[in-house]
Amino acid sequence: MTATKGLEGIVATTSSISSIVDGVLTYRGLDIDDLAENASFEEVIYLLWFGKLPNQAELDQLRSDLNASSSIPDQVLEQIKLYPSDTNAMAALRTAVSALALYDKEANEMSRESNVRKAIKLQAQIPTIIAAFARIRAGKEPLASKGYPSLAANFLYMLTGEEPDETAITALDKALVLHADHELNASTFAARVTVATLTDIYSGITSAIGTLKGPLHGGANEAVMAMLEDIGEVDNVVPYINKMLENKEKVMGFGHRVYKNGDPRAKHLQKMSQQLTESTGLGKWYQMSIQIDELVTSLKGLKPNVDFYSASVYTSLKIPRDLFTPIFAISRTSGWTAHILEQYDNNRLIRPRAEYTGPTNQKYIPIEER
Ligand SMILES: CC(=O)SCCNC(=O)CCNC(=O)[C@H](O)C(C)(C)COP(=O)(O)OP(=O)(O)OC[C@H]1O[C@@H](n2cnc3c(N)ncnc32)[C@H](O)[C@@H]1OP(=O)(O)O
Ligand SMILES: O=C([O-])CC(=O)C(=O)O
Repeated sequence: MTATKGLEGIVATTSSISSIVDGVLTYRGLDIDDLAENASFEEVIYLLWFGKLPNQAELDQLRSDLNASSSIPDQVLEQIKLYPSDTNAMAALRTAVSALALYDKEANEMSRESNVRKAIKLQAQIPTIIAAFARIRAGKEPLASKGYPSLAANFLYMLTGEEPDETAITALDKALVLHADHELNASTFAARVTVATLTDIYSGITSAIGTLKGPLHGGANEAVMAMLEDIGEVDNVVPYINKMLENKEKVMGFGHRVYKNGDPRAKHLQKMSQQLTESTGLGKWYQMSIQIDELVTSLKGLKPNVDFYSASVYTSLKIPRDLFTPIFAISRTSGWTAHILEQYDNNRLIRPRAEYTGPTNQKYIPIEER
């Protein structure tokens, strides 16, 4: 038995949800470029869950179901009020999502219909939790959804209390489309491993959120913005990045386990970053990002991933830095739940082996002789 570090190149399941072949990402066979230009996030949710694009009636029904499911139990809201004021936003989300299960009478029911209902609830409630957490820690009252047709619009309203403008809604919606699913990434794998024991969907999503939080995965978008803020000015980019590379530090938002010639989503986020930063007077972040991109690509041959330009996109939308990864979670919930449903449909316990590298032939030594 020989282990492959990080399971690189190991095919661990079959799946008909998304695929990455020769650098092309598709959801259910539709190219991400096509979806980014044309689809709403709700159409993508439907596509991931049910395997086809919705017709108008199906889309309207999903939008209405999401709106009807967006409120969270009072008990969960009260718990969020008790979180320490410096709670990490992903830790808050992980905890609140776990708590949702306590107040859902069908949390442990395993029929497909019940799991689809819970997928809708989770997709609708996660934005509400994030917005409520952000408002509560700022000393403001949490807000209920306004019932806009778009989840992006409802989230922006619940976060700010203001009617969101079309540019912000369109940008967030596209970011949600781009982040929705990505084959067997770490958090999706964690979700599948969890539910393959036939535990409940809330446990699967709680595992996934805890996994997305790390800086090598979803947490990288916040780390990118922290780096841009630390660099501060365009003139500081070259010495700062050179020093990082000399010190063998990882430049956040670059590199990918699967894409070696570039992430197909990055160009969409780059374009959005250019437009949004310019129109909001934050062009500096884009100019710095472009320089970092050119430098890291030329010096290391590493290309930006989905997290790199999303940092300046969310900053232009006036979203606080520590909500970037929770927003990624809003989007990836659609993929996680699709994978969980697929896992339940064709389940087998996921239990690989480990190559043992520890000592052998040891004998027990009584404690007084150690
Ligand atoms: C949504 C997402 O999860 S996308 C990924 C988000 N994460 C990041 O942006 C964090 C920065 N990137 C990374 O840490 C990595 O590229 C990962 C985690 C994405 C992929 O990791 P792996 O496939 O395991 O690649 P690994 O870390 O082994 O890197 C291979 C080589 O490239 C280097 N490398 C990879 N990424 C970077 C980076 N961002 N900056 C500098 N060097 C890097 C590694 O140091 C390593 O060099 P070595 O062979 O000299 O030791
Ligand atoms: O696929 C991965 O390894 C990381 C990920 O989630 C993504 O790129 O969206």
